Amino acid sequence: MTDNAYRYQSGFPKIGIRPTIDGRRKGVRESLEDQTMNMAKAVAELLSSALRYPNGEPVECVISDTCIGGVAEAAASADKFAKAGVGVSLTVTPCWCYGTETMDMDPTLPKAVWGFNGTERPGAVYLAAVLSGYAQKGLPAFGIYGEQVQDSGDTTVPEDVQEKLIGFARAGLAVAIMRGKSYLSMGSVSMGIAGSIVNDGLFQEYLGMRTEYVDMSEFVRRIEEEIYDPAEFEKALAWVKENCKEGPDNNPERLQKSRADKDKDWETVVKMTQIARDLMIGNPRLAELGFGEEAMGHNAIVSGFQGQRAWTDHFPNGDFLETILNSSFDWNGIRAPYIVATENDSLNGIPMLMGYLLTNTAQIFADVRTYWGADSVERVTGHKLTGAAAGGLLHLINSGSATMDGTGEQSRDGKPAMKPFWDISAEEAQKCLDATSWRPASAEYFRGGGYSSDFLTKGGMPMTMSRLNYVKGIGPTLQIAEGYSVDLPPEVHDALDKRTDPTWPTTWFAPIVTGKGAFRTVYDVMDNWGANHGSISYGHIGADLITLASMLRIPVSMHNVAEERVFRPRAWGLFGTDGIEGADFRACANFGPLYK
Ligand SMILES: C[C@H](O)[C@@H](O)[C@@H](O)C(=O)CO
Ligand SMILES: [Mn+2]
Repeated sequence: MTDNAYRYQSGFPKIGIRPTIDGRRKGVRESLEDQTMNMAKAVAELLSSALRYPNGEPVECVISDTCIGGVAEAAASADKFAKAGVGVSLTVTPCWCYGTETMDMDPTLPKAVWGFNGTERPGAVYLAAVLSGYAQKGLPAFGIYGEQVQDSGDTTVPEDVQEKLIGFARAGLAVAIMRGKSYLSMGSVSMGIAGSIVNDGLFQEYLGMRTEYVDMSEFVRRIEEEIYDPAEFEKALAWVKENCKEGPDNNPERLQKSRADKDKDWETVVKMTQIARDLMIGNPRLAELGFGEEAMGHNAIVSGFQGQRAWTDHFPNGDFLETILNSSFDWNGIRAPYIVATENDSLNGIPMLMGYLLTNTAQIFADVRTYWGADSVERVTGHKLTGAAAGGLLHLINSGSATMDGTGEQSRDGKPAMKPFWDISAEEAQKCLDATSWRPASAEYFRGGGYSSDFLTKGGMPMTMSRLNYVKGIGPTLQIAEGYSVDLPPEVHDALDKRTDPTWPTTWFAPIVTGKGAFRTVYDVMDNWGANHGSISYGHIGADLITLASMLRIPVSMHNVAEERVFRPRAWGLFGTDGIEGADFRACANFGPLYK
């Protein structure tokens, strides 16, 4: 079984579509049955063709057996959905229905209602009525209402409605997919980084997830007792020799390891990769080898590896395991990335997971290391920044978890891109590997050695950087910066890169500035960033992150997403409209975490 098939054998949550209808018989209901059910069918078709699960299969929709005209049918639909494994609830209607009698009362299902904008029957009146009911009952729901009036016979889903339906469903599925899974903490707190104090309450109450913890001594046990698939190890090592070229050793000679020790490190880091993956998701091969318990894994959809310093002071660092697992390919071929946070920074692991579930693509983990203003760049290199970089750049760089997909060696329409694994060709995966070299780890930081992935992200990619912070008294807050990766002339990159650790992967990131607040300038973005790390996704996914955060009741403290792209539950508007960020904080505090 491929690891994709194994990983996803328990299946995915479905989208439940609820056609609600005016319950009055002898004329009204009968006249609406077809139109209502057809809306549900059109939405199911739209979502199944637009959205895919992490394994690449189209998203599945379940439609209630009958239109829902009252409470008995609402209950029958809820029953059907529970049995079918529905994780997202979407109500559609062209007409007036009885609000509280037809609504979906499950507090944990993300909800939306599409009220048809027509004139023959009042779909929008129901929409408004039922959304007020949802607010009154503390069940936030998204409202979808087309801008243009449609005729009753019109079975098309207008583009603006499509966009909202897809945006809602995409974020709703992310909520439903992460629910019940684990964050696996491999090790504990890394170098006093607060984000690696893995907070069980945060995962449990906001994400519906479990936290699992294993000591890093488990790696030693599995290496020494050979608790990994030895056949896979041989295959992996041969592939690594072929595809992972070792880069120059940047260490002073006295700290360089011997060739024999370096070769031994390669073996260890490959085993660590197998072990980390097996710890996350299990591996049926281990049961065949007599390790039934280890074969089960921790049901982890995201993990973190402490590494520094307890492990790295003595053993090879986790950079190889993190980069390989975060990439969309390895010795087993092209496959979905696993999500692993460096330094066990779970507060960066969460936005990595969010970005992954919203896009099905790999995520870059990086330190938000240096703000390089145009003046500083010019002073140090003589080069004048222009274009997207004119306002300055953020140097994103960290040993560890940067996915090789972040090289930008995949493409869409001839432009650099990061893609879901099913769209990546063997040639593109190879180009990512070829653009990456593996540098012997900086020995002053990593006494135990290992290899750090070194690459430079291609410029011109739309990217979104995000980060979860945790504030005592409030809880989690999210920050989001959309921008672009930037190409610098090679000698300029070299000069700047050499001032820091040149054995690590670099992404030059130019956030889009708005002239206001935290986005007044690039400097202000850096100055307002909540911690040392960011998670970087391909594409401008800020709006999707905002929608997802609102479903989880995580307020967004800073973002540069245009107002018209922001889509949150209708009730958010009831918390004031002056300063949308303030209303978001009030709404999230009022409704509280999704699973409390
Ligand atoms: C090697 C150093 O300890 C780095 O790992 C450190 O700068 C960080 O990445 C901190 O997040
Ligand atoms: Mn770091």
